[in-house]
Amino acid sequence: MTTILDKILKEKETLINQMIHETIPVCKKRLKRPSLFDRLFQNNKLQVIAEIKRASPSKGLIQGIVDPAKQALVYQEAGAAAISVLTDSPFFQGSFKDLQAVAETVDLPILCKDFIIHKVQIDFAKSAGASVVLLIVAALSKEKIKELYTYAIAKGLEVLVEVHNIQELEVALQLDTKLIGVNNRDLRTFQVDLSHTGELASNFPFNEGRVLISESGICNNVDAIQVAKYGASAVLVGEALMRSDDPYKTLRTLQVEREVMVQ
Ligand SMILES: O=C(O)c1ccccc1NCC(=O)[C@H](O)[C@H](O)COP(=O)(O)O
Repeated sequence: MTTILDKILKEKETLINQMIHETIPVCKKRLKRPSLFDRLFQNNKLQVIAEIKRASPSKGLIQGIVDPAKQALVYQEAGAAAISVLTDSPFFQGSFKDLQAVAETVDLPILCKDFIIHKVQIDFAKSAGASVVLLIVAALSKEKIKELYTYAIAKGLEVLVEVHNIQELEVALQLDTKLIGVNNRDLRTFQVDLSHTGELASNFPFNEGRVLISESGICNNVDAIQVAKYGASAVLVGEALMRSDDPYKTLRTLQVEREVMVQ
């Protein structure tokens, strides 16, 4: 069965061939952004990585007319730990222009949320102003993830490694990455189940100085409390913030107390 991830990755290969010949976007605001890991590690409040998400394969159009820079400023004022910007265009209607606009406006760590399979995407992310890139275990061979991880770190970026099951967690743990994201969304069925975070948290080496980020399907304070109890340091939230009439207030309700796990 062809999954949405297969479709996205196939499309990426075509796009990468175009990117190699494109002018690279350059963020005009050059600053040393704070480390995302430092913002999350041993924090006794659940942190929020707030996402700019215009559309998605599972939900279609979410917020077509958003001004990414303005939205990011609201997130920053509400105390977001970082901003995530979807840069995939065919499936999420995002772009590196969105990332650049956000990077030129806020001082927070910025995550380039994309399906990275080639070094050129890391070059684009860094140049447009990202300080963190995402690598998805399900999208990459073990050799490729190691190669891209090493490349991103050498460029001074932090890397968030995304997993969905125990096997993928084992692959992530073989890298010395300090940021591991558990995606609660099954990319084959689009089913969201927060208990994925719980399951992987019970196999997570909290004593190794790594942090667990719960991604997708976090809608409200009740969800935030649930994943904080599992040991998540942060949540990555897109749709709930993009659909909210008051993203400042919605974000604040997610910053719940958490018990610091042995880290
Ligand atoms: O959101 C989707 O439909 C989706 C489908 C296929 C691959 C990735 C997808 N989402 C990317 C993300 O990881 C989310 O944007 C992010 O975790 C925030 O999720 P949410 O809060 O549920 O919008």
